[in-house]
Amino acid sequence: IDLSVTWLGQTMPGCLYNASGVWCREEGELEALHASAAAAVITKSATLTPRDGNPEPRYCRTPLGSINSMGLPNRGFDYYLDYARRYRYGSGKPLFLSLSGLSLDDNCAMLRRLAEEGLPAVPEVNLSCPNVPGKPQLGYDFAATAEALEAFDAAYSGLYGVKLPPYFDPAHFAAMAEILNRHPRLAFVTCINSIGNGLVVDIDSEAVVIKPKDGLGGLGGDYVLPTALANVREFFRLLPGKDVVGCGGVKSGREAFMHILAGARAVQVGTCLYHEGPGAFSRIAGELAMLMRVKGYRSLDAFRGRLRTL
Ligand SMILES: CC(C)(C)CCc1c(C(=O)O)[nH]c(=O)[nH]c1=O
Repeated sequence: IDLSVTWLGQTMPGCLYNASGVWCREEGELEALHASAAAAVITKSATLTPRDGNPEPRYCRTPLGSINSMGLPNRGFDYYLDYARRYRYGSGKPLFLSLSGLSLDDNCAMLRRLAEEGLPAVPEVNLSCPNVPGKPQLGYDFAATAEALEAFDAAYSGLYGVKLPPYFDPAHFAAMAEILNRHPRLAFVTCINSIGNGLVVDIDSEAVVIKPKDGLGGLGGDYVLPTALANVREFFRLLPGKDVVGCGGVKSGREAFMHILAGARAVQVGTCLYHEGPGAFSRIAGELAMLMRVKGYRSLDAFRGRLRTL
């Protein structure tokens, strides 16, 4: 059974890696991912300067997944750039740098700095990054997204990707695809980021479960799987020549199989990794391989994007 994935001009040994934000803020965490069965590594979204993030509790596990309002706690761009200088690219496991600048200028400054280094690390720009206060997140502001991508192309001459928030309306899928398809070096989109601004209530305490934003936070886990699969399948159809990375609700070989069937080139794991740790990758890969064996598929190419309609 071959779980390898060839994309971005390289072949990685498997199809699973971490979702940005989970088990990837500190170098020790990144090294643990690299040493695990994860087929790639992506860093916590970086801002230009380090951030402590929001007051705790800012993450909460629930029976169906997770809610978080971390507030971009990260060691700052220079820390992850330094890690990227020392990273063992020869392992065949790509390194992705997630960027989430607090302004378009910050995102472009980080992209320019990365371009100057000429490292194999690939940027994934987080379009859930904050926009002008009072306006929706960048990924929900189509004009701002169009402007940002033009600026990214000017700041960075290599291949890059974007992390997309979930969309819920065909007109939004179409509007985003029209913008994204203008950018040939935009090689991949990662669908999806957490479903924004959910609210989890604890009926014993009669309170919310996280402190920031009066309890509002991004949802992950089982809550988001159908939305994640829809975004993967729609963008797989709408973005010819680009790759879609699936993210959302993956906790076993079954959901990984669903994402690839929907069109995912590779699959990220977030909430499940947060709780299980990097051992999740070998478990999920084994389950996916077993599923493929039972179904008679010898590689991911044999079923990627072959989700049947009725
Ligand atoms: C939500 C932002 C803080 C603007 C970006 C960072 C981020 C966070 C976070 O750091 O709170 N959590 C997520 O689930 N997704 C994200 O993209």
